[in-house]
Amino acid sequence: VALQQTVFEERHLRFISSLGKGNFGSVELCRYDPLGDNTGELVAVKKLQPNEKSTLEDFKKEVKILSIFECEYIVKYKGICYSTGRLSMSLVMEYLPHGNLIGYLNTYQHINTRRMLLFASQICKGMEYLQSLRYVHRDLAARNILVASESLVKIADFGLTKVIPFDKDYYRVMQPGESPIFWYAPESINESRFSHKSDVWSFGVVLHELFSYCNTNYNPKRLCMQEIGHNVHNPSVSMHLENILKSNWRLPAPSNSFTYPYTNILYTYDNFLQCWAYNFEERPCFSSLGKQIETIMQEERDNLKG
Ligand SMILES: C[C@H](Nc1nc(-c2c[nH]c3ncc(Cl)cc23)ncc1F)C(=O)NCC(F)(F)F
Repeated sequence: VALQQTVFEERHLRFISSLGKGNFGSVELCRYDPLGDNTGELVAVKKLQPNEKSTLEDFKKEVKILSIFECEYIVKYKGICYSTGRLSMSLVMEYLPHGNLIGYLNTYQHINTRRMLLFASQICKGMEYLQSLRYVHRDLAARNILVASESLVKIADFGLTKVIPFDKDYYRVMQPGESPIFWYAPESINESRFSHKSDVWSFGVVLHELFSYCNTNYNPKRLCMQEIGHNVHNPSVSMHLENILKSNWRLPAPSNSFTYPYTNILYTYDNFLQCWAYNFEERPCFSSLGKQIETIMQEERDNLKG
């Protein structure tokens, strides 16, 4: 399908700074300034770095996926930029000045449970939207959540996103690259099997990051490695991780989390735990998770008034 592509001319894209490295490339802050008077808009430009893992074909798929999404909880696609000469292209997206959730929560440590629950419900709604189009994100993590404002977050980085075939309810990848296994469900670690239910597991890990203020001392990788023992080295880390998950170890309840007088954090911790059922069939779906979060939010509001 020939999508209506908004094309940005490379000569008007002014580099300002590098924002970070993603799955398939780096993202830069640029100003698209065709008038040349600095009145142009700021945009985030994802440049493909073709290497053995990421190809132009994969990048074109990422562009196509993002270009069809229309959801307030997903980072907005703006268009593409063909680089003259080099056989490459860039993906132009809206620029969110507050950055990703990790940076935001490390800066504003005072955000209360109500706001965390609001962010959680927005990520959940974004994932419900993704699921309605049969896409699995495969890299849901706080580092891939952008903060649009103090009351709006958006899902980003669709470099690993796949569409579930019509005749199955999962996607199996062949070459698991350097995968974020500490956010992976057991069946993803074991059989490279990805589904909406494996995204639900990762959502549980995002809840844990959120309620831990993305504190690097309590990040999923560090907590898992503590449990596994630091003296273990690749590639058996995934084997050890699979073993502790099978013996029912899970990320511990966020200890330093802000225990708001009304919301018992452990109560929301139960939400995390449901997402981490070993058997993917026992995990809740995003729509029921969304309803549970809304219920806790409503109780918050009632309690606050009470
Ligand atoms: C590789 C890029 N890394 C980073 N991006 C930004 C960023 C700020 N503001 C932004 N506005 C639009 C976009 Cl697409 C990114 C940023 N900040 C820190 C980063 F390390 C990225 O895409 N990360 C995934 C996600 F977008 F979810 F954070």
